[in-house]
Amino acid sequence: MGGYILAIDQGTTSSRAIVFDESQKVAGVGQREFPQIFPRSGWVEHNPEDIWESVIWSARVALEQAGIGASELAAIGITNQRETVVVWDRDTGRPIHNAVVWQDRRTAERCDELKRQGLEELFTRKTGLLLDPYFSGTKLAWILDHVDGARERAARGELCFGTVDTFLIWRLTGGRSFLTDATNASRTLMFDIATNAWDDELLGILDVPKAMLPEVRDCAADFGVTERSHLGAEVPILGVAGDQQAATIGQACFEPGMMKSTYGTGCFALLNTGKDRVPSKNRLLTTIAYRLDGETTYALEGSIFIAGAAVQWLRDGLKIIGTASEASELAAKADPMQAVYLVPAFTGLGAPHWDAEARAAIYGMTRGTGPAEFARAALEAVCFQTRDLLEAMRGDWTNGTGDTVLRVDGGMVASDWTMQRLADILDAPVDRPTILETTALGAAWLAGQRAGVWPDREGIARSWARDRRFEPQMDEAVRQAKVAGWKDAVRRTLSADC
Ligand SMILES: Nc1ncnc2c1ncn2[C@@H]1O[C@H](COP(=O)(O)OP(=O)(O)O)[C@@H](O)[C@H]1O
Ligand SMILES: O=P(O)(O)OC[C@H](O)CO
Repeated sequence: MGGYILAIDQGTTSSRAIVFDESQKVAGVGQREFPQIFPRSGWVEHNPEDIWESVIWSARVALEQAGIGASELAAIGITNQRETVVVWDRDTGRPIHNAVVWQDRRTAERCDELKRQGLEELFTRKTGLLLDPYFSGTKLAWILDHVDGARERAARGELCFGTVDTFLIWRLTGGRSFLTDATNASRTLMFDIATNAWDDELLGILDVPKAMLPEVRDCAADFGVTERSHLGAEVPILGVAGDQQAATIGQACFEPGMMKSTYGTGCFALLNTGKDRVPSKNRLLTTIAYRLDGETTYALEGSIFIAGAAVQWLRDGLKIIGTASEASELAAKADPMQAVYLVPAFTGLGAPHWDAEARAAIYGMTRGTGPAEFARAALEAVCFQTRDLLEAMRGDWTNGTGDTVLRVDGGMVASDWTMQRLADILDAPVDRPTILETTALGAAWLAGQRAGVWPDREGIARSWARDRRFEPQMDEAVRQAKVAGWKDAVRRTLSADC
């Protein structure tokens, strides 16, 4: 056994694998995109076999690039797109349906029905979540309702449910481990985050048999050993966390009041609230940040469904840019006198509105509006939405988020223009770290410190380093006018019943 750590980061559009050496430096990277399946409007699926193959391919490439064999790995850490549901046959390991992805809105009606029955308060009190199709519970119920005989088979213990971490652990260990971690469990609508246990009452309402649920462990724990055939050696899996929680760890947000925001396909801001399970008055989520040594640390989370995805829309839908990095060059050329707003509700609006029915809209166009104003509106939308989340967080947690510096990561933060605009719109500094692979780093840290080859919490927090701090520069009157224009645009976009 050597001292390298392999982090598997299974994301919404691609799988990445990163080999870190003992000094926490990146030694090898493998990455592969896989197909997005859109069977109907608002539905999003992945083929679990595509997920699996892209993970194994990426892991092998990362090892090759690092110039090491799997026998030199001390451990593996897994982090993953959260909430996405996979159901498979316990005997054959074959999925019975495509994975239903977190972005999928097919259970909007079911959620409304549960709300009409007055059940939202119960779900929120126990899980910290809301009755929104985003979360796993109603997606799992949908699969059980729509695949022939699934519910009976599940009750007989013949089927397994998992978020993507559980599916990967199961496959990697040849079906010997059926496990998840507390952060992934906390996104399912079936897990009581106070008692840290699957909740029988909620399972009853969703009609989900407990026999199909994995055992829940700490984020740094023994998750089994990989079969030799996959990577060439048996390697222990010692760390697991949902990707946003892993990024919180990778950004070393270990103290209450520390906050990170990740700008990938969507944007997810997490504020560490320590041992306080803070209920939200502003429709944020109360969730598990991490569970280590049996001790749970909580977070408030704001989830925005469209961030970098709006840039992809500029590129693939409107075709006004060739690559994502061109978005900021174009935005910088926009006419400052044109107040054009994009409310990117392509799949509804997430926090703090939670409006599944809202659809995207553009406001303020004139004959002079062109690609540059569209690009600026798409990038600014991410900044305005972050401001909305931070306002909601300040309302919920009064222990002093005011002077917290936001730590940012994810693909979009490569854009200096967007980060400067973010600081301007927030009227607060924004810190970009030197290591942008914070999600993988978080998963690697969980596994590495458990394996005894990486530093402890204080050590990893000390090694967090800033690449650049963006300080607000915008004139106050300009900022106020822009924020007022955004709020008006959102108000006009919300659906009638929201
Ligand atoms: N320079 C850039 N400017 C703006 N957006 C960018 C830039 N580079 C990447 N992106 C956006 O970031 C996203 C990719 O980020 P990533 O963290 O890899 O996402 P995910 O993990 O969700 O797949 C894409 O949506 C892409 O459009
Ligand atoms: O795959 P990402 O990075 O877009 O993250 C997805 C989130 O985990 C969804 O909750």
